[in-house]
Amino acid sequence: MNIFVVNCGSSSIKYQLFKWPSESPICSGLVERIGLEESIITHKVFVNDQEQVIKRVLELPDHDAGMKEVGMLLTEPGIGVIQNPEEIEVVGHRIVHGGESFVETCKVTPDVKEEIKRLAILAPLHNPGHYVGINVAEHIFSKATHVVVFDTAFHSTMPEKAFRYAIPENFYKDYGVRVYGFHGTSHKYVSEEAIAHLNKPDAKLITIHLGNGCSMAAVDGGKCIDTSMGLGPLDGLIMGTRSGNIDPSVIFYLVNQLGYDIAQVDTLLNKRSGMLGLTGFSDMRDILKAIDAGDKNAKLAYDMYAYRIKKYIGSYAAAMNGLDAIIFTAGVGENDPDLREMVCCDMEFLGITFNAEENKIRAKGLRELNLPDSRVKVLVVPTNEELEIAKQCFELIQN
Ligand SMILES: Nc1ncnc2c1ncn2[C@@H]1O[C@H](COP(=O)(O)OP(=O)(O)O)[C@@H](O)[C@H]1O
Ligand SMILES: CC(=O)OP(=O)(O)O
Ligand SMILES: [Mg+2]
Repeated sequence: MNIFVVNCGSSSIKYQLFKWPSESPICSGLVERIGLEESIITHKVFVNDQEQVIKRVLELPDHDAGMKEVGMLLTEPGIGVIQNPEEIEVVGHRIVHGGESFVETCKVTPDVKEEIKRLAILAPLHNPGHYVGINVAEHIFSKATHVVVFDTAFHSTMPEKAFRYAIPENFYKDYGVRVYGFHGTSHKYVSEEAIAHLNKPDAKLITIHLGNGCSMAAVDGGKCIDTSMGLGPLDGLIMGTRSGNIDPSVIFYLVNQLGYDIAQVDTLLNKRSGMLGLTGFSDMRDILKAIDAGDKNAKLAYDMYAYRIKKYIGSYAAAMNGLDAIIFTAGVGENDPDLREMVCCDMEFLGITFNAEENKIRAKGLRELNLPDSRVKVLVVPTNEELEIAKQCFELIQN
């Protein structure tokens, strides 16, 4: 069975094609800068542990054009991995916000699509792209079963004391205002990998997903009990362009004293804050270069980014009454040793003794970065949201 997984972001499309049940990846790719002057497609084809990389710069005004290009790459003579789009039996879509109505992986229906579209008010950087992506993919892969997998699903086990806000109950009961949490597919995948590695099903884990969006989860015995993002993917950690947690008084001040309207506040906190707002760069690689060049703002921002993570580690260890491992994952978590060191240093009181030497070595796959006598393990676990989505699609189709 061919399972095609799609993750449509605001200006990008990530995709991966798997052969199932062998779980082998056939090709993957990234379409970037959709709607900008020069869009870039990086397409990788995997054959016997080798990868062939095809990179193209072209004009892609929207997701429609981007997805059509991907469809053509899959079948292009010479590099194509299938003869025609009808060979794709299942398409799995990553959906950031499923609200209260959709927590479980399910097949796409008109109602599901409408709810995803409506929830764009809560996930403005993500859900609009998902909605367009599903429609375009349904057109191209018209014979396939389309399935949606929600970022929010893994967090649905949180107890009410963790997911409620301290505002009058009717906002929750009537309008669904509560903590949902995101990146659930990643937190689920890496926590399961860690549990298998530790051989400890009841492990108390803290998973730290640091990509463009960043979030943490407290996972006790395989179940999420708390997470750092909230009603939308804006709360919690400092991110590429998002502020993370901020006193709501700041919003009143912006509106009442500085004359901002709510749309401007939204843009400020979602698109112009976080590392971008502090340094001028949203990409951690640019920030590291700026620090090397002596940029004090970049150094401060980096300190703030790490400090926020440390605070959540403390609070989640307290919430679980213990800690067996912390897990770094996603672009920054997997690739930035300096950041990991800043987070893990001076944490001996909590049982973390960090192996700074091992941390500096570049390596692939799951690894341990703690010293042998450390009570708490420090793990890097590469995430694979696409594989997890494909797995869930297969399970749904089987049943
Ligand atoms: N070698 C590296 N060192 C530091 N940061 C890195 C490195 N490689 C990637 N990153 C960072 O990872 C982030 C993107 O992570 P990723 O998980 O791909 O995000 P997303 O899936 O949200 O687009 C970017 O901030 C990027 O700078
Ligand atoms: C939910 C979220 O922030 O996702 P991403 O990291 O892909 O932007
Ligand atoms: Mg990601």
